[in-house]
Amino acid sequence: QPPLPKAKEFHLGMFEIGKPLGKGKFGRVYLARERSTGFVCALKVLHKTELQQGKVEKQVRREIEIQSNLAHPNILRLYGHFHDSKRIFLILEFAGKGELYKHLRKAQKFPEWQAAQYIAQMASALKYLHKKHVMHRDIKPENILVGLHGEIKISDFGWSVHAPNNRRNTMCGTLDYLPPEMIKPNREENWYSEKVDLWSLGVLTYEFLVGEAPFEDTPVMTQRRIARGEMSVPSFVSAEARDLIKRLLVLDPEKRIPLEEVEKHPWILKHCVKGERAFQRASGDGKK
Ligand SMILES: Cc1cc(Cn2cc(-c3c(Cl)cnc4nc(-c5cn(C)nc5C)[nH]c34)cn2)no1
Repeated sequence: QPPLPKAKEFHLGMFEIGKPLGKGKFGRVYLARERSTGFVCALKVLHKTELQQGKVEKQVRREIEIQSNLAHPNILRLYGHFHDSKRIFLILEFAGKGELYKHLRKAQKFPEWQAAQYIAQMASALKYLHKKHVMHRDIKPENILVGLHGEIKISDFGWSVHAPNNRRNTMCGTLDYLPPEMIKPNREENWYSEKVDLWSLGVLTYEFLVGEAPFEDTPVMTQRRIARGEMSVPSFVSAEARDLIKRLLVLDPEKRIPLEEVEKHPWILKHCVKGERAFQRASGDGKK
């Protein structure tokens, strides 16, 4: 893959547009190739009128501002952006294996070694984000893509903000991943911090292993179960995985296991081997 030209100004004529890759609420994503270098990317096309009607221009500006300044193997790159009279174009990294949630639905649930590798990659990406005082706030399978080598890439920074933050944006979409402090902010400290992503990481771990979210129910019941931390882990989930889920899904944000501890958790270490010898041992175990 050659590098994208360091153009000051990008424009549509620089790209050959390929097949549609997907569509979101405010636009579509196409496979694209930059003509002079052959650089392959994903071009997200957003329509200005729809953004105005949806009152999400600020979110898109924030998505561009935040994601442009991130460079991590498990975070989808935003290489640049440009606009014409009607549309805004985001030049995004192309994730060769598409949307993680489609893989999850097809597999129903992931084997523990696969889930553990994904959660280790998520912890590494979130550690990088939190060091920059950015919280994603919308971690869920729908916002994760899979690269050519099976590595995951957090995408869609439309809901990310700089921490701490007490803005009460109207949330849309699933409640399943929201932490208690965003459901029912405590009057005194109605601030929430990047620890909201730790809760969502717990929900994601559960959903990878079980195939459904831990608090999935009717909207009213989901909110009540989240606020009380009411959930049970099925017996087929290993004791180590259950331990990590329980240490992330803690009502008090301050008491959630920090990302450094997640990376050293027995369940993660058991499945995420490092180093050549360990790699041979792992591949010798017939793992894909
Ligand atoms: C608007 C809008 C749509 C979406 C959801 N979405 C993301 C993509 C996408 C991106 Cl941003 C980057 N790389 C991708 N690679 C694929 C893909 C690869 N294969 C083999 N199959 C697919 C599909 N999709 C990518 C597409 N839609 N967010 O905002």
